[in-house]
Amino acid sequence: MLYSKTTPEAKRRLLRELLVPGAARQFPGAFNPLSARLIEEKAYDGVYISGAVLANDLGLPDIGLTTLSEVATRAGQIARMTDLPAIVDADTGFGEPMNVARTLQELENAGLAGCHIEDQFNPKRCGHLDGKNVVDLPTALKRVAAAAEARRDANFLIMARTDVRAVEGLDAAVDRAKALVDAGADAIFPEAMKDLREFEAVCNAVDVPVLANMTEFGKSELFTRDQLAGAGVAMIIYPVTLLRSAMGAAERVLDTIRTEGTQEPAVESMLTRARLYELVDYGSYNTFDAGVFNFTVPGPTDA
Ligand SMILES: C[C@](O)(C(=O)O)[C@H](CC(=O)O)C(=O)O
Ligand SMILES: [Mg+2]
Repeated sequence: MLYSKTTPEAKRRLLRELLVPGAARQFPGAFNPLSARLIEEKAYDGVYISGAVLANDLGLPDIGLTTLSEVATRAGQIARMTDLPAIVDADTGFGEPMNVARTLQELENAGLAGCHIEDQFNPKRCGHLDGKNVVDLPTALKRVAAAAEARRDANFLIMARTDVRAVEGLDAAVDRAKALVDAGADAIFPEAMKDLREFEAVCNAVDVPVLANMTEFGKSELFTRDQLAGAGVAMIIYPVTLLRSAMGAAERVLDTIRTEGTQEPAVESMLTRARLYELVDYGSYNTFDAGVFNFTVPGPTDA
């Protein structure tokens, strides 16, 4: 009922235990608080909160238009709905190193277990698109060091993302990853790796957990959990998968209503009313007020 009773501190401790090299923990991207519940119910390890999803959800492209307040508020709403640790995409940190420090503290306040900060500059873009720009090494290091310095809970995970692979190649990306760890990064997100060998090279070069981004329609093949575990990856994200799936379903049902004059043929593939109520834990609210849920709901719960 209501929100998770697991404290942010406990979630951060849990995250630290989960992120073992080769464990390949799976973090699907939640597109709203309710989908975080679904992720937890399906026994995933954690929840990812994608910057692309937060921007796209507002009808905006993922080019650094969202603000720290928007991201912290929405990420907080998602994180509080689940006992799982949630990691949020903090893009470039929302400004200069001083702003990155504030970003870190706001995300701690919002109950996140960790975040990643990247080395692109604005206007940034999806890491799997061509034509990216990255900041120089000293600036990238300053961002991470500022975040580490601002942190109040030592278990809040600061992950450094580097977009250098697509700009200067793998060797440069490996060098930058090492330098980011030296500057205080607790984990590395090497963006736009081409193949498993590249993931392996990064995992071998640093002794912190490494993330693999399995985003669809990108530069990386969609590797399986076993393949990524074999390469030494600690954590896998599926950042936009649920949003793409939900919007795909929404588009199809809109077409059905338009062509058939009714949604009837699509009802079979919908989440039933009963299942939806189960997910929002409607029944438990009876412990507060027996008059809240005193009716029966038609339909199977597992459709
Ligand atoms: C991981 C990512 O940063 C995100 O915002 O989810 C994106 C995902 C995407 O656009 O597919 C990325 O830059 O890879
Ligand atoms: Mg992003």
